[in-house]
Amino acid sequence: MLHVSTRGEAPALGFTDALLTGLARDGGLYLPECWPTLTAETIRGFAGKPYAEVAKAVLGPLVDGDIPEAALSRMIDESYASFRHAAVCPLTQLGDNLFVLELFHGPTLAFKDVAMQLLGRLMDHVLKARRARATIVGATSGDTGSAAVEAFKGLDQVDIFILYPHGRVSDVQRRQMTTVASPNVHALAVEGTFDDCQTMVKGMFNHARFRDELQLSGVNSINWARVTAQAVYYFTAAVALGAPHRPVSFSVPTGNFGDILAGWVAKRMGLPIERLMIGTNANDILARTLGTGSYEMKGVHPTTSPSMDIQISSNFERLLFEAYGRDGEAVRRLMASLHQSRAFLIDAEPMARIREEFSAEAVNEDNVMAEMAETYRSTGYVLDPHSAVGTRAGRALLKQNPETPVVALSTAHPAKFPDAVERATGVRPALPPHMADLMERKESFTVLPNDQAAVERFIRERARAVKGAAA
Ligand SMILES: Cc1ncc(COP(=O)(O)O)c(C=O)c1O
Ligand SMILES: N[C@@H](CCOP(=O)(O)O)C(=O)O
Repeated sequence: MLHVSTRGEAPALGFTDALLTGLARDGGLYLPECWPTLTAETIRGFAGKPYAEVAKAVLGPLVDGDIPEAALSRMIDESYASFRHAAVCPLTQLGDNLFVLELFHGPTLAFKDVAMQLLGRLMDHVLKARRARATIVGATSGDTGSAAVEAFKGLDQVDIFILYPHGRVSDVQRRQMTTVASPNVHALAVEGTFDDCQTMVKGMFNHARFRDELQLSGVNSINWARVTAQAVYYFTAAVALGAPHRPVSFSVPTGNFGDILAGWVAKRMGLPIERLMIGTNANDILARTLGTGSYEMKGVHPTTSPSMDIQISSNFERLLFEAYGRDGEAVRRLMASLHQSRAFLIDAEPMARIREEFSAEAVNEDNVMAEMAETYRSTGYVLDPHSAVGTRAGRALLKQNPETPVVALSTAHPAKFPDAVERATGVRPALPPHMADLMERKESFTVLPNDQAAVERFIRERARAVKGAAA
């Protein structure tokens, strides 16, 4: 199966080429040219199956033979063997028809591990098969970077450069990126916001000479493979609650729109999802967009859920592409407007299509704190601030329709954000044993200005994958 760019001008690619390419050469994001679907019977058969088996069934049609089945199956098994919970992504009940899907049992305590553990193996496999190297560049507001460093450290075929906003990630998040003593890992503290980091990463992909010379590859959710791996847990959670017989809704703490887009992909593949609730923190651009139809950037507010302190939600472009009937020219027009005037207006029909499937709720800082405190008081359950956005928005969805179960995605372990959690609940969550000495480990990082040329210079000096080098 081929994958097409949301901007309609880049060549269509198979799964493994899209995996290594990351951002399309026209600046767009890849999507499959058509949606493979799973029958109701197949989905029903997921009940009681191990997570890895469901992953194989969901990812098989998306990879579509581009990686041999036996190799894909082995990589999936290895990826989820590293999780600290036998169910990989267990479901917990929090209240009447309100469930929490715990996605933080991987090595770095955030949902990013679910996809990144597999992505690291897929890239290593494909690069070795091609006797190639890659330079991975990624932007992070804290969690993607930690998960990517963990998944790619020590790999011969890749150097990885992670750009994070200096002083705007939690201490635990920063240390997870800066204390990994591996020569192929480079943590870059950029003097700017996450959006600046992400814009710079996209700028590097759009700088053709640099991209080709360094054999750039990406690990953000602009990489289609990342999103596919995240679709799996929507199936396991929904089936545990009675799908496909019974529809389920999901509430997703949202920043870059990758995680919720994975739910929308699961729906395209046949999973009966009633509504997808976009939960935002005070950086409420998506909630405003759902309300007004106008996507308008404002300044970024630092919050207790820093991983969602985002204004440019990259994956929204994939949804726009679909809502505009896969019209690449329309997407190019919207993105040009965003570039020029930091805003675009969505036409009435595509906006109506988006509203048919998505709701949105902005949760301000007071309500994030109240959600953590009330949940702890009434159930003893400790939420991190990102997950609290999800459960709070999920409660709003339940008010509209109490009949349909709502699964709120819990995207990070509370120990990643101990200060905020302690302020809200009085409990200071401890890091799990494998990370107990994290705060004592030696850090190594480089502070760089918010300037693409300076960052490119740094990467060029240190990367080993300069074109022409032996594989
Ligand atoms: C803990 C946590 N929750 C939620 C999000 C938002 O997810 P997404 O960017 O896929 O919308 C992120 C960042 O990706 C995160 O790290
Ligand atoms: N919140 C993210 C931001 C990057 O998102 P991604 O899913 O596109 O990699 C982070 O934690 O880095």
